Amino acid sequence: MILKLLRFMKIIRVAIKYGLDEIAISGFKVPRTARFIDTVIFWRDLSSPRGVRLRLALEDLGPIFIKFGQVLSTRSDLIPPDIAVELARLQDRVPPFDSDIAIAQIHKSLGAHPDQLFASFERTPVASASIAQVHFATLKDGKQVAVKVLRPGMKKTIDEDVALMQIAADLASRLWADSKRLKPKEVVAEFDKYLHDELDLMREAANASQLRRNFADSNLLLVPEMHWDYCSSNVIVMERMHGIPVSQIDRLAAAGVDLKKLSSDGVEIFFTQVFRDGFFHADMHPGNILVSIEPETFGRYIALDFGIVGTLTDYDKDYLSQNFLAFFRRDYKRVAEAHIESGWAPKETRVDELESAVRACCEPIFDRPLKDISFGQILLRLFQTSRRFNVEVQPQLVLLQKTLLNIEGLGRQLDPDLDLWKTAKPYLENWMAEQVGWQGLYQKLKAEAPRYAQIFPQLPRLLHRALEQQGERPNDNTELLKVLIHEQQKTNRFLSGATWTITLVVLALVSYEFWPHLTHLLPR
Ligand SMILES: Nc1ncnc2c1ncn2[C@@H]1O[C@H](COP(=O)(O)OP(=O)(O)OP(=O)(O)O)[C@@H](O)[C@H]1O
Repeated sequence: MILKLLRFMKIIRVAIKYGLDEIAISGFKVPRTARFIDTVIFWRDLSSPRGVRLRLALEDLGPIFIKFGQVLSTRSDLIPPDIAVELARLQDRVPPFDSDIAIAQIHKSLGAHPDQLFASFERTPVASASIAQVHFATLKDGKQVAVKVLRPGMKKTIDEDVALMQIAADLASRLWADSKRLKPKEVVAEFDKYLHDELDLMREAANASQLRRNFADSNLLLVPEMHWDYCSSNVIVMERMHGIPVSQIDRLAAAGVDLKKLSSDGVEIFFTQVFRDGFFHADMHPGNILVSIEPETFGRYIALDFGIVGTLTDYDKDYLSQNFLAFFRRDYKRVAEAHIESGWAPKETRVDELESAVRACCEPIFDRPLKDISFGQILLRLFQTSRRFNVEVQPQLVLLQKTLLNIEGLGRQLDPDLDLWKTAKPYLENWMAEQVGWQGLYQKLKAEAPRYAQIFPQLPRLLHRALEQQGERPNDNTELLKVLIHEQQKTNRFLSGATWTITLVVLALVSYEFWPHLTHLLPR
């Protein structure tokens, strides 16, 4: 209890030191004089921009708060851009934990000491972050592996820090005028879930495995193979990958990698994940991407760190493709209609109002050449506009928008002339073609065929049952049901006639064929 109190006091002290109250004061329901008193009581230097102060405060509060800032930085639909940019700079590189602790964690989780499990194990970690750290090792069969080990005691630390965040969020939602829009309690609850998901490394391993399967036949992306026999919630062991970090452009160029191709490959991989699989790696910062220079996989991307993935339903894909295509045709009416048709915007929304809001935010983007247009920016603007019309933006789409910005940033670093639209358009059009017209109908029928095959034989029984129930509950459809019964009886008569005919023909054929063999069995 005393420890909790001390921690809470520290949060208050840090908040005052960096003037976090000052950041929020514009939204608080407090008198203006409070600002004056605040300045008199706490002497402090508040000359740095608010985003910088918030970032420094989170760094001061430790790894869980740093992670919170990182996650918050992705909610560009919620927080102002200046703060989002600063929070995105948060680094959760922390001092590694003692190797003996990592070894004990591996021993406890996998049931044996690393000396018994591996042919060799590097005690010094290759990387260390707030939740986990990575060691290299070699399996007894000679395979090189990376061992990701969860920091011990994380659950307790997370629970305690999140409990304090919940108190702060509760206070904010009572006092802060802007809390209705920013929903601090919901944001903390979402973060809590996110952290607990990250605590289970098995989830990460499963994500990697799914992505690897999705790209098994592709020559664009490599994903490390998981060694399931050595995986648990606290430790995962995977194939060690070799490559050049994608941010080291000079090294890539010196190795002879085609940067233009690499750039468009990145976009192709992303759109394949989104529109073909509906499953995408959503933590695409340059630290998690390498490029292979091994002769047999030269120039392929290597993805690492699968803690955050996004999944999209057909509905989401439809939303994305409709909006992008309509946007590039400058058909803002269609954008507005798509929002209302899909139920995103309330039904009573006026199409013309939404249309003109979308036009106002998107039209300036067309001032630039097509190759300079950012898909991520378009989505962000759409989300911001939609919010004014009471549209709740789905978290998976926010995740997608943030990943899209990462991919674009990366792509343009590799090739400043990257034309995103040219690379992405075929994917969007393909998806649309698959959804509508004969191709769409065929695809849907094909997907549903196994279900129909199951349902068809049951039709007479289902119909019979429905009729019985109708008999109990008379309604307006009785006439229609009579017709259906009549049709069904006709079908039954036809089927039974056909069955008898076929049976007789088969019997006749059999008798004809076997008659000579049967005659000697007859009594003479
Ligand atoms: N399979 C692998 N092969 C080679 N190196 C790896 C592998 N997995 C991880 N690493 C190295 O360890 C680093 C950290 O890995 P990873 O990103 O998975 O950990 P993390 O704790 O989630 O870090 P962060 O959250 O900061 O991204 C990578 O940047 C890479 O250098």
